[in-house]
Amino acid sequence: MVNYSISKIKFSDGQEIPIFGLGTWKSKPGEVTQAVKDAIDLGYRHIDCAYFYGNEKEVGEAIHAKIAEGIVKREDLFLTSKLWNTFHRPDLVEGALKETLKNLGVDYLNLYLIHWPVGYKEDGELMPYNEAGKIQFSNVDYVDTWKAMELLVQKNLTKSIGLSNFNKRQIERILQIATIKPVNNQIECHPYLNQKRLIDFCKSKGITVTAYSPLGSPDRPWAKPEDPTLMEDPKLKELASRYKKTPAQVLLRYQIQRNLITIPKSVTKSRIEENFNIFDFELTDFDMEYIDTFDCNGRFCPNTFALGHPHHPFENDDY
Ligand SMILES: NC(=O)C1=CN([C@@H]2O[C@H](COP(=O)(O)OP(=O)(O)OC[C@H]3O[C@@H](n4cnc5c(N)ncnc54)[C@H](OP(=O)(O)O)[C@@H]3O)[C@@H](O)[C@H]2O)C=CC1
Ligand SMILES: CC(C)=CCC/C(C)=C/CC/C(C)=C/C=O
Repeated sequence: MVNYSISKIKFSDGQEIPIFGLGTWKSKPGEVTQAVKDAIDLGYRHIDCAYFYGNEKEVGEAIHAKIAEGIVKREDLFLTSKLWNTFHRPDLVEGALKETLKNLGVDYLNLYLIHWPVGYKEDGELMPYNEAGKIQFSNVDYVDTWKAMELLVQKNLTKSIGLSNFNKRQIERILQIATIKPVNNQIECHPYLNQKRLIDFCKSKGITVTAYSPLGSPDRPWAKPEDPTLMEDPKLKELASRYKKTPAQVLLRYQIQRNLITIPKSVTKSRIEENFNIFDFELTDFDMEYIDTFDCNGRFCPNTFALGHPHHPFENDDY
């Protein structure tokens, strides 16, 4: 059996990323410091952050506590963050990253992503609604944002740069102008949205993929009671009981066996441990193919806030 526990995936620029990390979206500032400390104690070395999550300072506190205790060194950790939609204008990009570095209390990131291809009006509000309750868009093209991202690598503020929520056509546009190619595309990915075509495309271009919301994001703010709950899927539960594992563990193992990086979020110590405990079993090829059949275009994070944006990644029939 392949041992994935210490697995890393190599980017096209040579940097390596641990295949498994901790998500931090929706982790409250009052909870995230302990969660990151617990995760580092348990062996996590990759933390997925974003300016938009509003908790980078508290993530940084945990990192510094563990460095001060001698549990890890900065170079043992892989830190990702993301450029929010209101900072796409090229002259705002470096300042946005520096604000993230200040919050995290580090002097470089391992990976900085454009969070979404959609730019929003740069007026200070992260969600700049107008009086009619609609988000105000900016007309910045993400290819211009990318050129500003490249400068961050040259200035050693981040080791690698990449994308998040970009579709095939949008990635192709980036590749046409890139001097530094994106090393990663972070996208929603789980059995209800297995993203096979987009993953195959990214792989063909040497772009690694990170699977976000791998457990189906049950704590997403827009969840409705009638929405399906991935971890409660009867077929998944039956499969998990056969392996004597939990549905969450099967969902995470599924991604690791596809050689995808994955970043489940939890602020609960027992779950942070449970989610990491997936390196002692292997799903058969037959079961991997069975899980593939769950695909139903079931997107939990459609970003309806940005509907109508000319660069919305999910609004046309591209993938
Ligand atoms: N680039 C992007 O646009 C996006 C990136 N992401 C990234 O991906 C990460 C993960 O995705 P996210 O949407 O948060 O959702 P996940 O699919 O990771 O689900 C998180 C939820 O599952 C619960 N949970 C975690 N482990 C278990 C378990 N073993 N058993 C039962 N419940 C469990 C958590 O509860 P609790 O915390 O209470 O334990 C939380 O409610 C984000 O946190 C973020 O870092 C996510 C969305 C968009
Ligand atoms: C409705 C509320 C309370 C928040 C909206 C959050 C939002 C705009 C999410 C969309 C982007 C997203 C899924 C980011 C995760 O990284």
